[in-house]
Amino acid sequence: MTQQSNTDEIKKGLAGVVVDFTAISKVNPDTNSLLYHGYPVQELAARCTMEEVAWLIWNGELPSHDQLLAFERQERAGRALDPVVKRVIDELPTTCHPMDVCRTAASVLGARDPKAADSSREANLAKALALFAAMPAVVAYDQRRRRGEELVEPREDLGYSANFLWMTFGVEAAPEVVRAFEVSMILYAEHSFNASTFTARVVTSTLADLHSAVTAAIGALKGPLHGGANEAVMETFEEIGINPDESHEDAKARAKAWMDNALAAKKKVMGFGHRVYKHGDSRVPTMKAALDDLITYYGRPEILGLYDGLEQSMDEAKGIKPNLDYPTGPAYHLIGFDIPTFTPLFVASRIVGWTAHIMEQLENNSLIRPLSAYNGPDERHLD
Ligand SMILES: CC(=O)SCCNC(=O)CCNC(=O)[C@H](O)C(C)(C)COP(=O)(O)OP(=O)(O)OC[C@H]1O[C@@H](n2cnc3c(N)ncnc32)[C@H](O)[C@@H]1OP(=O)(O)O
Ligand SMILES: O=C([O-])CC(=O)C(=O)O
Repeated sequence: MTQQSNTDEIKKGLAGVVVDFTAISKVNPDTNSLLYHGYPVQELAARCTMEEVAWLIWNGELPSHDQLLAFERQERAGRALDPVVKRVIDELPTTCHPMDVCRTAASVLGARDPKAADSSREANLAKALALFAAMPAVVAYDQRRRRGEELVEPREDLGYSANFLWMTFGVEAAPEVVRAFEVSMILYAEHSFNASTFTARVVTSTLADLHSAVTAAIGALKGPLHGGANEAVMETFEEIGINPDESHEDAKARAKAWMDNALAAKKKVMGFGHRVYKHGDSRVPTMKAALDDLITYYGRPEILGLYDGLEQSMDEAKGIKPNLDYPTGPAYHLIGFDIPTFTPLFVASRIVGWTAHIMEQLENNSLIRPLSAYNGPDERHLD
């Protein structure tokens, strides 16, 4: 075996490597902040709708009143489940993961889009908006069919988040629930060069089309080290055991004992840690406040007990803080989503960030093609 290259040059996982500029978001682990085009995400989550934030991420500025109205009209007109996508979903086994359904739906939508191969900014913006409008129906219908329920048609009188919940559950959600869900959508929308966004940029750098890049990004988001962690968090809560009659303190004590055992067994506990933030994820306090509101609304203090117990034990033992997937897991559970639907919810939101990065990559493209250090056999020949 040879080690021909200077292995000091290898940056495993590209950790610490700055790959390119982006004007879309700034993740600053030192100040524990996240800005979308300069605006702190906490302010956006408190004061804006998901539609306004999507517009901001794509266009670099918040929309004017008229721009927002026109955008909302377009988004509302694109919400119905495409009949071909529905037929394809109906053919998929319910044993497949809902992320497989999202990935397939994005691919089918690309194959059916007459402008799929047009990579002008104008066409890509239209495709981004169409995907953003279409994905909630895919996610909602997939959860419903798995429960043996019929498709619920979208409502044009509801905002993005309220309609998403309407299509999933077939009832109008309370304003408290809509708001907490909307906060999660805003926080998930964009996060610089994370693994799935980078995947989308790599695919785009070959000049492949937007739907190919989004389909690949969905694949990257599925893994439990990235988006799949929000499902794993709730699986942990279920493994510990959820008992709605339990007190906060009892649930917390059981969660602490579980975490101590898990760490003693050197387990990696999903929902904790981050490649960039080492002192806590900038989005967690905002999402934790939304989770607190849901806990109050549903009267479920034991969920907070489990949350606090795991967080406290992890902090005491290793000083590792929760990431955004930690509070979203129990929040989505309380709202009524099935665990395998959690990462598809992340997809529905992150489509905004992925497509913004696809357009930015194309504005100043260079094929992404790093080098590798060869450590296979020396040159040899057939006898
Ligand atoms: C929205 C998002 O995608 S946020 C990320 C969601 N992913 C998760 O929650 C998965 C769980 N977390 C992890 O696997 C990691 O923290 C990652 C992959 C997110 C970041 O990892 P990296 O920056 O590569 O750090 P790495 O995995 O090398 O961990 C550094 C140390 O902290 C430990 N550590 C990190 N995260 C965790 C965790 N969740 N549980 C237990 N230990 C952990 C590692 O075991 C390692 O310890 P060691 O130095 O004694 O070996
Ligand atoms: O930035 C990352 O590596 C992962 C993350 O938090 C995200 O994509 O939201």
